[in-house]
Amino acid sequence: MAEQQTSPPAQTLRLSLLQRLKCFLSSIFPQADISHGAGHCVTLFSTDVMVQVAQRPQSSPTLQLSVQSRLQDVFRSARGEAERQREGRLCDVNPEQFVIDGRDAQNNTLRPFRKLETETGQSAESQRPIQPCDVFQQLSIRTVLTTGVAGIGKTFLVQKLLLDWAEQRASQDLHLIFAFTVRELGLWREESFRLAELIHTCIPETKCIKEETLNDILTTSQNSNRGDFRLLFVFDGLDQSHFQLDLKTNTSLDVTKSMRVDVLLTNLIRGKLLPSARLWITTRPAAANQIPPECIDLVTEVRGFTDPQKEEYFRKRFRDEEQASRIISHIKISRSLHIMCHIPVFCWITATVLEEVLETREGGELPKTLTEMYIHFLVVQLNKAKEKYVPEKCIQYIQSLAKLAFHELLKSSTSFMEEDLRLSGINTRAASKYSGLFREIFTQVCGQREGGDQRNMFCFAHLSLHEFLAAVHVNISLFIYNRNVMPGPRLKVHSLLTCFNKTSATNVHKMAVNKAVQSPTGHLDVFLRFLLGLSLPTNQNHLQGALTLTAGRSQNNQKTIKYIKKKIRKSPSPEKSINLFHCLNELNDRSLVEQIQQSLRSGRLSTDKLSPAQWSALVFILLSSEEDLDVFDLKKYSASEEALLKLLTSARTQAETKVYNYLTLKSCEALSSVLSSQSSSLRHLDLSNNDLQDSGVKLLTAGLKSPLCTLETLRLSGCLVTEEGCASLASALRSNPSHLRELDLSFNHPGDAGAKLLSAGLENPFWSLDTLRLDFGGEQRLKPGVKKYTCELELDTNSAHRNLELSHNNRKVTLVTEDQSYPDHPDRFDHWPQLLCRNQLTGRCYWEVKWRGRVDIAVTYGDIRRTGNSLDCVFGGNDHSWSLRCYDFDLTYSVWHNNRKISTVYSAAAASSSSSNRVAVYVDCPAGSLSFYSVSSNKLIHLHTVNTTFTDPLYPGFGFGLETLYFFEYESSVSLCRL
Ligand SMILES: Nc1ncnc2c1ncn2[C@@H]1O[C@H](COP(=O)(O)OP(=O)(O)OP(=O)(O)O)[C@@H](O)[C@H]1O
Repeated sequence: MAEQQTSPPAQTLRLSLLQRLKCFLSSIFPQADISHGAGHCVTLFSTDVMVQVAQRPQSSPTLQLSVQSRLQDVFRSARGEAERQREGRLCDVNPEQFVIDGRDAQNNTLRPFRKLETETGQSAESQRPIQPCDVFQQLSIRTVLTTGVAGIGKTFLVQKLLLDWAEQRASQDLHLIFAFTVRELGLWREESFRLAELIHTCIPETKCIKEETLNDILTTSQNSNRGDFRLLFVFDGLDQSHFQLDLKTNTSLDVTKSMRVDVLLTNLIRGKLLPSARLWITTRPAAANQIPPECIDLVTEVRGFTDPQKEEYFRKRFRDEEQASRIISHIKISRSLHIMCHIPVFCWITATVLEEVLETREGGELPKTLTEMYIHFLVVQLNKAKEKYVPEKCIQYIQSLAKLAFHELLKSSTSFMEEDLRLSGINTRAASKYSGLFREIFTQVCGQREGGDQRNMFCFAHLSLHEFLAAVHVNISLFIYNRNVMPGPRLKVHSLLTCFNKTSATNVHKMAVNKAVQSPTGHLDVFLRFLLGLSLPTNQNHLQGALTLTAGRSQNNQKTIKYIKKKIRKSPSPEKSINLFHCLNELNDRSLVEQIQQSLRSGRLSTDKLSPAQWSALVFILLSSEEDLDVFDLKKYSASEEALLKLLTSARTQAETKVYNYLTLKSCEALSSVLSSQSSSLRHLDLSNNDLQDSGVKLLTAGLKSPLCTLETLRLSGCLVTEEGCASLASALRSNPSHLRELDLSFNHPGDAGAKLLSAGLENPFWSLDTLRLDFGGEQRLKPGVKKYTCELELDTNSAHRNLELSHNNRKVTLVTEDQSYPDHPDRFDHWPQLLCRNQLTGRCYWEVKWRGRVDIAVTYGDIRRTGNSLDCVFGGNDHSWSLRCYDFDLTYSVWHNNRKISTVYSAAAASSSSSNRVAVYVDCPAGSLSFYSVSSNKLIHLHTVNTTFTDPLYPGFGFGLETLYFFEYESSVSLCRL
């Protein structure tokens, strides 16, 4: 066990406290040996406290063992040993959580990470994986908030830490851990407790420590800011709290004084009580905002299973290898199912369902969505029960449970008393005969206060089952009994109309959507997803079949979908929008992907403000939707590298993935790990136009050479690749030759040697490579950004209007009043002062010009009309040409095509340097994109991009006669820049 690093005063204080406690302990247990070496005082001290307090008459080693085993029981039972046994401890998969990037999971405000930064001497790395036992290693971290979606494994993680601590595998620097389930605290919500008493009541196994001793420890801890007692309080499932956490109240700071449970909780969170104790709070993301950011030092996120962990889960769950393989391959067939299994509770439900379904039926569609899977789960439980008990009674019980679930959920209550059960028509004694049916769905929690009666509390085996059954109740009431049980707002006169139509499914859905959106804790979010999922006809049929109900009305969800989209547009928070996206997915809405894109692009979901959890939620929805994403164009979703990275790390798609202009080495590393991930189904990757350089390519090739990488197309056009990059690509292909078929290295500088190396691969019968592009290569391609596409323009004197004077070795053209003595030529513009360049543009081209006055900087098809004064001749005046009109008088740039202004940009650059403005043009002919930039201090400022299809060869051109027919700005000029 590690010796603690503390300052000398802290050590002195600790020793004095130790002496005090030793005296105290000696007075109670005179026969116990409590001497120990100062160097290990903390660890020994913690054990001693437990040992000495726990056993009076026995010898030390036996006592120690007995206390440890007692503690182990505590922590095993905390999660419910029954459930563990049922699942088999073996299916536990070692979970991970991630430090997230300092943003409040709910509000996107910055979390105070300063403490962590100063202590480690470096900034807090976002996205860093962290083991539960390492979370509290930083002395300055008091409160950790762990978020994660429903069923992702937060409780499991808490239990893992507790068990590891109890079994002395980890976190031994924590002297005592008090783990509360917020739901169970609800048993005592109306009552007042002393903290020690609450600990004894909720964690009965701690009763081996006398209340006075506990009080002494708590008082010492309260009065010492040094943390000599390392206490950890865990509050698991804050989202299930019924407490009003009024975080502004300032009440008594006497830790031994009796207080209401919510006041205790509030003061612990605020640090008014036990400021040196550590706190670990877990919650679903929507309820994270119950705690103000200043009360939290670190936010972590549980992300669920990785692909190999999903497999590990099923292999551990089914000891029969053949059965496990069969189930895994079934899951892999359905993309959405496979993706959803990153949520452990879904693995659990899926395992239960598939175990049964695959035995009893042949082929057929497997459940894919969340709702489908839960319906199957219910059906499996019901079918099992119907074999043992009276079927009608089983159905009746399920319906009663569903009613109970709904009414309790509305009250935000996830646990209930016997009385609540009775009100829903469940007699616990009679129901106990049906224990087989209830065991998988329902559990009982008991609590007893010293001197009081035992209290029984009930809850569903998992909150998601509670939410599902609540939705089942609304659904049955609506479709079978034609009753709307959703409480609506108080009726106003204008709502009377709605009242007539109260039981329309759309109305019920709208009321549920409103209630869910309004809930500050998001307690109806998952319920809403189930409710909407249940309204699909296939799900309705399935449910009705299971509950042997007569068929209800079938219904069209279009109005509900429209309503949800409206809500998304008005949604106050990303979390709410994300849940509404989930809802659209449950409703199989085809426009889901577009909705997400729109919200991201419109800034309603601001890409730079989304937390990693929100990013993964979005990617999860995108990928698990049944929508086929042929091209997963990351640019459509985000505009920052960080956002991109978050998407990349989640990208698990068969679709072509395009990434433009943003990749850095960090992203290459992430991408490389995606390529070599076991489950990566990425087949086509387009990284063109990213300045990867050889170093980036090398990072990528680490993934490419992995035998797990099955990439078929890799586009690295214009990525600054030289011979060195080619060599590492060739070496990766030698290691993994059988997948990549197309490699695009155009616009790079492979040199002869690089080209030779890769071309040899084309001939190699063991390589699958059949297309290799090395065209447009050369040393000039090693310039960063678009400058690598620089082309030398040459003005075409034959096309120049007679009022255009060419100078500076034909690199400058100026509009002059005197006619120039140019010979007649059919290519010459005879009315408009314009001219073309000789260069026919191919591939990607870039140039820069300086201009002054009033000019058109254009590209045009070569067949633009040269004679007459019609718009057919004017750059931007027809559908053959596109023009950036620049005018330094009113400081604007505007883009014209087909005589329409398609964009206007006011340019500060134009304002600042009227004598020499600089503009850049970039054309990617095959991709159909034309971009204009203004250039200031060598930086490109994007003005506008046209996306189109170029049907004919393009030529650059310049013009000097703009909108007004008879007004020319003489002395306007354009000069070609040398780059
Ligand atoms: N690491 C794991 N290994 C095996 N099973 C797991 C693991 N994590 C979670 N599970 C399974 O998933 C179920 C749900 O996990 P848990 O209760 O921890 O989720 P949660 O995040 O606390 O959910 P909620 O927010 O809904 O309370 C567990 O009952 C267990 O069956």
